[in-house]
Amino acid sequence: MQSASWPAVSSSRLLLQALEELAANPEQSAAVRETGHCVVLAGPGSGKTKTLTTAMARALAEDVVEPRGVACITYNNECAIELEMRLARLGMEAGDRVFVGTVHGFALSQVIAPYARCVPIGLPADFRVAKRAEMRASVEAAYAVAIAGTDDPHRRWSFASEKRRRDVDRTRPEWRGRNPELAMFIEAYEFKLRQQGLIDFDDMPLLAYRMIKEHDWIRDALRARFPILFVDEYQDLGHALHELVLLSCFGGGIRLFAVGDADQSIYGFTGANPELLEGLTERPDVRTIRLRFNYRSGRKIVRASLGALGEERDYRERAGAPEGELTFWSTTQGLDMQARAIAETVVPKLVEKGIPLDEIAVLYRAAYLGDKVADALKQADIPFVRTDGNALVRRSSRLARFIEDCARWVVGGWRDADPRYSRLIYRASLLVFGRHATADEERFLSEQLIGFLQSTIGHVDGTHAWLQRFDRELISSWRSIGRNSEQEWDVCVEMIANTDPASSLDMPLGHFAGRVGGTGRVNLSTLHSVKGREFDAVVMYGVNARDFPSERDKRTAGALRETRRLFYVGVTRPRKELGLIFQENQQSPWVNELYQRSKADDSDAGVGL
Ligand SMILES: Nc1ncnc2c1ncn2[C@@H]1O[C@H](COP(=O)(O)OP(=O)(O)OP(=O)(O)O)[C@@H](O)[C@H]1O
Repeated sequence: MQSASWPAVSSSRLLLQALEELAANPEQSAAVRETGHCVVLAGPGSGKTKTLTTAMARALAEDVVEPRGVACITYNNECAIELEMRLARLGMEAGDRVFVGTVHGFALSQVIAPYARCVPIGLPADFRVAKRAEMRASVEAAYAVAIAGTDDPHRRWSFASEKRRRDVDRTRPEWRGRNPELAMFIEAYEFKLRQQGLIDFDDMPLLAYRMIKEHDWIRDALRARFPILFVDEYQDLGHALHELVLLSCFGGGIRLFAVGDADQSIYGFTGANPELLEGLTERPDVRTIRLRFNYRSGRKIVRASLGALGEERDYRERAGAPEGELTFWSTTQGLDMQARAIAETVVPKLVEKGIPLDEIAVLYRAAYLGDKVADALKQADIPFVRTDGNALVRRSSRLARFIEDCARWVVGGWRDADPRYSRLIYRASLLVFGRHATADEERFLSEQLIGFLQSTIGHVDGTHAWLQRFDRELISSWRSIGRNSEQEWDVCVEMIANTDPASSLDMPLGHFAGRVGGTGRVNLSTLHSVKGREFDAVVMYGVNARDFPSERDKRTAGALRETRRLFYVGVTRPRKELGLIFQENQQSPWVNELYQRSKADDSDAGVGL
């Protein structure tokens, strides 16, 4: 839940280049130049994020006069970090004019932290975010007061949480009209938290909403700072963000630029609702632009993806797109054998075709499946990086990614400036001091960092020992001097535990850093975490009938639709090669549909099945 800020500079050369790249596409160009509210709706790979980042750079250069800036909200920290990297490629360097972060980060850092002490919102000046145990205790105490029943308070709280996320505006009749008992439960819970000077995660957008709604001057202050609000992945952002948008943009004069795809809405369990995005397009004051071309995937993959979704859409591959390859792999047994087949056959075949390891992704539904693939790849001595709950490097942690990049520098990056030392020191300063470091502080930090990095060039004792040194020589000092309250220094301790040689988890530093003879590492990711990313080749692991969809998915029509969209998100990630692996004669019915659709107007539909 951090954020980053950039100054005014968007290099005009990079911006011109980006505008030129979009010039052949009239819809993208129109969106980038739009100066009113704009919603871009489009399918996978159609350049929504590219359009959004270019629109941000153009707006900063042409529409927004310094010191004003723009804010960009996206689904989670991982998406925010990806967006920051894309913006950096457009020449947007750090400073105070651009916010990129989650809706929670925006609410906390741009509304609650600066203004909470000026309005009667019930927060003490030194409020903090509740820990899990404090939240659980508050749920139990609130249950005793508000409900005093005999069922499990936490089970009941899951219904209350849903209401809390959905009924954002509590002045509306449905707050008490619909399930009043839950409303009392929620209020009692929040009261318990406030008594201890605490807020929780869901409080953040709710409190920000209330503050903006009740105090016009806060809305004016926000507009003064950020006259334009950009939102990526709108379909997954839920009711709180939607209400904030209605209030600040349509009611408060901030210009909105939102992009999204209802077909890729996969976070219903957190309160997301694709209809909110559709609703925006019906407003007369919003210009809706639909993009039609898929720039990412080969023709065969684009067609197959429509079979995966199970609905027709007016999306096409771009003119001159490569064919793309579709391969079906079946094994005689279940998931373990499928994992071995990936390591022993599928990945080596992709590498034979010239696809580098870091351009291959293996996708699955849950982290325990990632364990199976990870074990099989280890056996085959194929390096990999995970993006799931069991990942060694948490993709949502800036500190974890910084440590990984330091390792990259140490194992060879120092030679070819990949990554550049200036970026590393800049990021270290942000991590330790937040946005404002003195010249002395920067000098001290730089001497410390370069001293450590240089002394570990040529390190041969494995990642575990290197991380221990990192913790001892850098983190322990940063813990004591750090001013950035959002920092999770324990991430390094976690990584040390996750590379414990006693459990055979250690690896050469080059594997950890993704520099193995220039080939990098295979990406292992859950389908949820892969949103927004793309690779040359994607292997969908375990697409068996019992999992796609599972019995649980079949319980409600909504859950079934969402799982199908999840399948679609996976299928739409590859540029050139899509492989699906399943147990013989037990493939998901969606694999059959995908196959049929890909065959519909082509005799050469794919290999196998
Ligand atoms: N006009 C264009 N010309 C060439 N390439 C483009 C163009 N627009 C987008 N691309 C490329 O297409 C790919 C997909 O773009 P992007 O990631 O922005 O799509 P998206 O709509 O956000 O995808 P998704 O919703 O699947 O995450 C990227 O590699 C991007 O550089």
